[in-house]
Amino acid sequence: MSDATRDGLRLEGLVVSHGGHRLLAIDDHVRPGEVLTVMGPSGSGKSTLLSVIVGTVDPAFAVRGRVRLDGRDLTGVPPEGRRIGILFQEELLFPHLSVGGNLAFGLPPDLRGRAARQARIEAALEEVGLTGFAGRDPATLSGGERARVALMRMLLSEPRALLLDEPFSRLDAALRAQVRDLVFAAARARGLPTLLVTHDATDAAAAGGRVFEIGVPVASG
Ligand SMILES: Nc1ncnc2c1ncn2[C@@H]1O[C@H](COP(=O)(O)OP(=O)(O)OP(=O)(O)O)[C@@H](O)[C@H]1O
Repeated sequence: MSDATRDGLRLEGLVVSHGGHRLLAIDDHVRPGEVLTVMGPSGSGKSTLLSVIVGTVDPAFAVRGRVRLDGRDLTGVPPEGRRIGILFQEELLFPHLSVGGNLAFGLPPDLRGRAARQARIEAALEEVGLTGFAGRDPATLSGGERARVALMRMLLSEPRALLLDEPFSRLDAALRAQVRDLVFAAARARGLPTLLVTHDATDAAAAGGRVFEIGVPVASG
């Protein structure tokens, strides 16, 4: 994709309400390669914000405004057509598939040919230091290795934005820093606008970008 089409993620006058109460409001432009950290107390609407962006918000919420990704208005676009990658706290590799099988799941469906698909998988494994792991059973991987496979499976689908929902919180401190650096480096290398939801000040500091604080819910006027 040419740089001209890289505009990043725009949250244009987004207001999310429930039962007449405003849960959150945000107007922001996350630029390609930028990480915006979203923080706020439990129940303030962090996960809801991500679900609005990805298109899975519960219809019980009223949403005003729009989400635009690389210039494209996502209103009415189904989640699978939005080209947004998500990493959750649980990395959820498919247990019945090998590491390579899990990665194959992330490949774009229009990438044809066994050799080309295999090469893409090998390159992904190499990028995160897991060369030779394609045949491994996910159950035999360490937590950090699983996290790296989950990252690459998501990136193989060639998303244009990245949403991180507390993805590091189950890892111990040393591993957490390692996986976190890898995720941010991958996002920056691909020029992906990234939203990081976290409760952790160290994660926010490592992201090194702006922090958006979602406040406590207030009644809408
Ligand atoms: N489907 C739903 N219907 C009604 N209310 C909901 C629904 N989903 C979430 N909520 C409410 O919306 C508010 C925001 O929830 P959300 O999960 O976005 O918060 P959060 O900031 O991600 O919290 P946490 O940090 O605890 O994960 C909460 O009060 C929650 O109870």
